[in-house]
Amino acid sequence: MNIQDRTPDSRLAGAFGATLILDLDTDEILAATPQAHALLKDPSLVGSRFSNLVADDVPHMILFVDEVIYRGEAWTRRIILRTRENDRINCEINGRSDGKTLTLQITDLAALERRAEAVQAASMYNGGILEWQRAQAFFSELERQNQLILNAAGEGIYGVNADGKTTFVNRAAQEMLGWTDEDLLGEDIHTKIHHHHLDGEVYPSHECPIYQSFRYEQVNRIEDEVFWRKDGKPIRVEYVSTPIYEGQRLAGAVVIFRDITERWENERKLREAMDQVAALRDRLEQENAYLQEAISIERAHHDVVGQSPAIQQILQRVEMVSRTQANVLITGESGTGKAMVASAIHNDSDRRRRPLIHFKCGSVTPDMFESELFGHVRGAFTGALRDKPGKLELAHGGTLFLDEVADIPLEQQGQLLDALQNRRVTRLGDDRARSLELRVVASTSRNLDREVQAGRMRPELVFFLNVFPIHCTPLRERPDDIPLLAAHFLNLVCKRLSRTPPIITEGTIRTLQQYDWPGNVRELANVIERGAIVSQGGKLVVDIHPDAAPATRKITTLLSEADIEQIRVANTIACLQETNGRVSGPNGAAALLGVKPTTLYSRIKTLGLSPDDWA
Ligand SMILES: Nc1ncnc2c1ncn2[C@@H]1O[C@H](COP(=O)(O)OP(=O)(O)OP(=O)(O)O)[C@@H](O)[C@H]1O
Repeated sequence: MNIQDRTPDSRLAGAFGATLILDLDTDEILAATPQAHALLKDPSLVGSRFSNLVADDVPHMILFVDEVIYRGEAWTRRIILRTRENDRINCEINGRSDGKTLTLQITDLAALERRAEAVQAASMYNGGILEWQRAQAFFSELERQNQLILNAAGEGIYGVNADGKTTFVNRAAQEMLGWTDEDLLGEDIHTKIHHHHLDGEVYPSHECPIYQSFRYEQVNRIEDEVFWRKDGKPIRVEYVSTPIYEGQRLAGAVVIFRDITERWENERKLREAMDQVAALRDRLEQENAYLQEAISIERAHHDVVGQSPAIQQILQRVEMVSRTQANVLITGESGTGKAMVASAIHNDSDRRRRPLIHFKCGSVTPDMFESELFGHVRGAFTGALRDKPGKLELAHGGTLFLDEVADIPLEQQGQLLDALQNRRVTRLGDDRARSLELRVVASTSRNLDREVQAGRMRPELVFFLNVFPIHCTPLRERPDDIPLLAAHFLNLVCKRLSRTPPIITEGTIRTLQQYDWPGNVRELANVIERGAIVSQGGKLVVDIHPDAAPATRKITTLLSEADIEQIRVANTIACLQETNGRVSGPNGAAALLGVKPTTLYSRIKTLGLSPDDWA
């Protein structure tokens, strides 16, 4: 039923909420709004008495009505109404009266409270949204700032998720790599920038430290690797790859890298320069040590002593050849002065300010030969603890004296010739050839033609070396030089021993001249030195046995080279038998023969002798 139908007058027209109009006199409900029906759960309120709706405190109801009549308007919360279903309603009643009727507007306090709660909830909700919006703004600002920071960073920074897919790439990374974020985001970055090592070897992703960062949850710092640019060029990088977590969950890794190509290049140049400095220092040290040794050995024999035509001829030839660049081959028996002639050639040449490197070819075991001659780099073989230049390199700019050149093993003769002809040398274990500029002076006490025929010497090497031959005549063929040489050596030794030189009598000179001198000038020097040490009084006493010397005997039968060689073999064997096979030392065979141990070793080898021969 429509309320308007039952409205007796227009006073309900503006009413809203639960409103009742009562007859003041009869207490009858004249009109009721639908909200009043609903509140009181009674569709037939009109016509009933209002006091029936009052649950308790009717007296207060009467007082309230009186107040309304008196004041025209009043309100109360003390009246509890009752629905038709007997539910109690706490309410606020607002009353107005025109003298005849009473208009009551009833507010359900429980509903009011619910609305208040709803209002509060709504306001809290609205407040929450605002808060959330503020937080969102804050975080997006934070993210924007992070992006700004990431992009402002000088280092390349990128992230990968646990599948190895790129999650972000900062600007520096894009600039260094040439790859844009469009190329990389969501892509497997390893296959784009980290797929190969610099040497071209494939770089499997499972070996990649960045992948290992999130597989094994470890921070990896790599100091030298390459990343590949989009244009296919490598850049050298150092990077740190750090696992990242989302809460407790491993989310991937972030990589911070730096392009070290320029730094690496500078370091490489520095290393190279340092290597060169170290090599030069090595070389200077060695040259210096060598020169010190050479000076102490050779100082006493700086000048060639002798007036014999043989010596004059040697000096002429030295003068002729020294200023040229020609290679020289000096021949002659042991102790005849070959090394001294080599020294004279060098000292007379334009190379005298550079070293004369004396390489005794028979003094090195065959396995060390290459290393001695050509040098080696560290680690070239067991025991090669540091880089070492060979004799060829040391002689660069100077003279290389190959003493007893026929002692060079055949294989190394080829390598040596190769290096000398091409003017380049490569150290053992090295891949860099170094240029050579040197002059070669070689010596031999053997007949090189025979060595070539016997297959022990490469003919090409002999041709290369024998540009200008100089022969040193044995001392027995120039006895005229003996007095001068004897005086020369006596002065030297006495100076060394701080003694007044004893007199050399004519008899002693004759004795010396009658001797054969198989050890040549070296043997003479030794005899004089021994004499100077043992001589008491003012006369030099020499200890040789001219009778036993072949030269003192008149040669009645001419001997062929083969006969002489046979005698030499027999003599060497006899000598070794005498010393029980001992070569070196004061009582060794070399001392007995008046030759250097190295000379005797090489002679034993040349003559093909073995311990069985003197056992
Ligand atoms: N004419 C000379 N004047 C001064 N000293 C000499 C002369 N000849 C040789 N000597 C000296 O004799 C010694 C032996 O000489 P040198 O070492 O040059 O001979 P070598 O022929 O090279 O010997 P080997 O073949 O055994 O090496 C050296 O001390 C050297 O200085």
